[in-house]
Amino acid sequence: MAAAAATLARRITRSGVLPLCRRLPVWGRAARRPPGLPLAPCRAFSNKKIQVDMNESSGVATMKFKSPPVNSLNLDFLTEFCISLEKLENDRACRGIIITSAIPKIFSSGLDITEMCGKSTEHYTEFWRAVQEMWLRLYSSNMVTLAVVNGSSPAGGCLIALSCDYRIMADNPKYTIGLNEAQLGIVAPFWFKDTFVNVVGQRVAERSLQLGSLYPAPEALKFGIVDELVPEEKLQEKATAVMAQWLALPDHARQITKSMMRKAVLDLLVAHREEDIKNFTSFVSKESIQKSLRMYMEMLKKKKS
Ligand SMILES: CCC/C=C/C(=O)SCCNC(=O)CCNC(=O)[C@H](O)C(C)(C)COP(=O)([O-])OP(=O)([O-])OC[C@H]1O[C@@H](n2cnc3c(N)ncnc32)[C@H](O)[C@@H]1OP(=O)([O-])[O-]
Repeated sequence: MAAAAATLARRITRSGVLPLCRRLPVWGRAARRPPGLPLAPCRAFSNKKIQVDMNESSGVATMKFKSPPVNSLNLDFLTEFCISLEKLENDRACRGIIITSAIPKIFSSGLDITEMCGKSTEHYTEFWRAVQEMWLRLYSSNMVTLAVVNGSSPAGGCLIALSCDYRIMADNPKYTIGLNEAQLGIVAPFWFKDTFVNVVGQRVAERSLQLGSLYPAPEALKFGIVDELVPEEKLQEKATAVMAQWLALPDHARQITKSMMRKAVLDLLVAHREEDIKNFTSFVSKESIQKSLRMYMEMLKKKKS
């Protein structure tokens, strides 16, 4: 599976399926199903780590992360995520995606730390390209993207939520969210930072990034990291209502506006993609960083026992 996914990842990134930013201004994407087509209310495609259910009558797909124990973003997961997004983006019936988790109490634990420990430069390069790819696709998606954060969501998990158009979080102070990279002794790359700034503003982003803050749900709401808190059992109902509100607008106006707001940040990564990969690989290969990551993993294991 790992080998197949890695091959797939290489295929995605080298075949140019990804020219997200070039695909961005797909104005005039079909807002409605062409008349006369039969109704096929629900379609599903499921891979190992993500379940996707497409409701054809509403035009909304639900993407559920189901990669135990903690939905960590490893190469296989990132590959599946990109392929699923690509499929939905190309599906003219799909206008919105709800992204959530099937694992209780966890939305996503962020990048899989084992992908960044003790591996080759080639591996780090491939892994980082896949992380970039995920963000480029999600942040520039033409669809309405709604994160339903039904559990903890540190670092890369938080990035997924921040990259959506709207965030609803379960009203449970035990669930935390934030870009906590500094706590691991690593630095959130500029495009994580830019995505964060675009959501919460410079001051909150700077303080939170320097301290590597993970915020319990009520504080996350206070600082604007999420848009609203909802009792866990009401998340689905709320997500449906929010999505309907966003989809009530004509697609093209919303899409152009979204592109206008996000283009500068997206273009910056596209222009500096290879440099960003080099920075990551040389940074993560340093013995001091490897040591920090190993210690952090040990701390996670100790916390358990
Ligand atoms: C430049 C780079 C930018 C980096 C961005 C990032 O995203 S960096 C990422 C920053 N991410 C973080 O800082 C999040 C760190 N994780 C956490 O804080 C908690 O695991 C939790 C709150 C997500 C879940 O708490 P919980 O009590 O429900 O669960 P638990 O704690 O018992 O873990 C269960 C198992 O999963 C394992 N594992 C967990 N996370 C990761 C991971 N990311 N990767 C790999 N493995 C991970 C954990 O070791 C354990 O393994 P074991 O012992 O069974 O072999």
